[in-house]
Amino acid sequence: MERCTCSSSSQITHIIILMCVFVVMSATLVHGQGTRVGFYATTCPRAESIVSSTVATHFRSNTAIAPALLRMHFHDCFVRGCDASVLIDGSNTEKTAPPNLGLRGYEVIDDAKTQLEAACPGIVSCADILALAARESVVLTGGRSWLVPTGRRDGRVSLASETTDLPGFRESIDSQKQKFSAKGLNTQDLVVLVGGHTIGTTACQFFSYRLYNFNGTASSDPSINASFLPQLQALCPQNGDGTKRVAFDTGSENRFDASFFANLRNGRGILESDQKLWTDASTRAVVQRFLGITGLAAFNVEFGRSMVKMSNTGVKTGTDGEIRKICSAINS
Ligand code: HEM
Ligand SMILES: [Ca+2]
Ligand SMILES: [Ca+2]
Repeated sequence: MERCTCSSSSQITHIIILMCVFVVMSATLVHGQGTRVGFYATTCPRAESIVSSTVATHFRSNTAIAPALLRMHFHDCFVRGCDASVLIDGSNTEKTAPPNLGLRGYEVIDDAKTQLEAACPGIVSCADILALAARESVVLTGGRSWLVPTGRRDGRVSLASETTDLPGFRESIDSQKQKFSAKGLNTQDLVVLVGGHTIGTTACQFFSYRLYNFNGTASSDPSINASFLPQLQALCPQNGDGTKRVAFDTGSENRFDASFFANLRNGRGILESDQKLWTDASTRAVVQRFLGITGLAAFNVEFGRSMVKMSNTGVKTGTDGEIRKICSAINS
């Protein structure tokens, strides 16, 4: 009798172990990288709400924080994966490289981290704070929410030289596609994610060359709408202040909507790289999906999907990396 109980309980143990292996394996398969929705549900149940409320508080006093945080997460993911490498201070770190000089909002991440360390010390990574803050930025500006898989761990390396993985504002569509495809993102993801420019601003220095003597032509970029050109020239006078900021999505810079794509169709894109999404036939086909009455719903759904893909690039999970104590420095 005793023997019988013993063997059946060991069988049950086997079944339980097999079930656990199955659950872990399928969770890994779903997200490919080992992140999962609700990673902090038992270890730090308030993690997501702490990040949301911190971003919301900062947003109330400065709405520019939303686009800033969305961009920061993108710049993190494209260099060494989403591992918070973009946050590390020091000489020759990513932060010091030209593409990152305009990043803003580090104080919001630090604020969230301080509160998370008080609530659940050593549990929540800076990489996850960035991913959650990016979603909150979209929600606060009127976009649709999505489930963010968490469980990223923080990297210990940050090199300015690696920021060449980021696409530039003069980049051809072929080269933009290549840089996205190197991160596992296809042409549709490219167009959808650049749609993040539906919020936020750019400094004149990144596009005023399109307004005057473009490519030595003594004229402007022919893809700029003729009635829009004088408006842009008034905003960014020749040899004027290159740091002055101009909205990407004219008329809707604070709303996470599909207006950015209509502006591209109308020759009202600000960056050369953005306007090319319309000029090039392969990306124009994707832009067209986000125009018209079904456009906004399609964009909202696809943005969440593509963000989940981007947020999973090169993530460190399990025992890789570390949980930083301070987001701006690796643990000593
Ligand atoms: C080909 C790809 C891309 C290029 C060339 C590009 C380039 C730029 C440039 C030049 C700026 C202005 C920076 C400044 O003035 O300081 C900017 C801002 C911004 N980018 Fe992109 N970007 C790209 C893709 C993306 C993606 C994928 C996202 C997000 C999913 C994104 C989100 C933003 C946001 C929200 C801003 C505004 C930041 C602010 O207002 O503080 N960008 N981008
Ligand atoms: Ca990174
Ligand atoms: Ca907009």
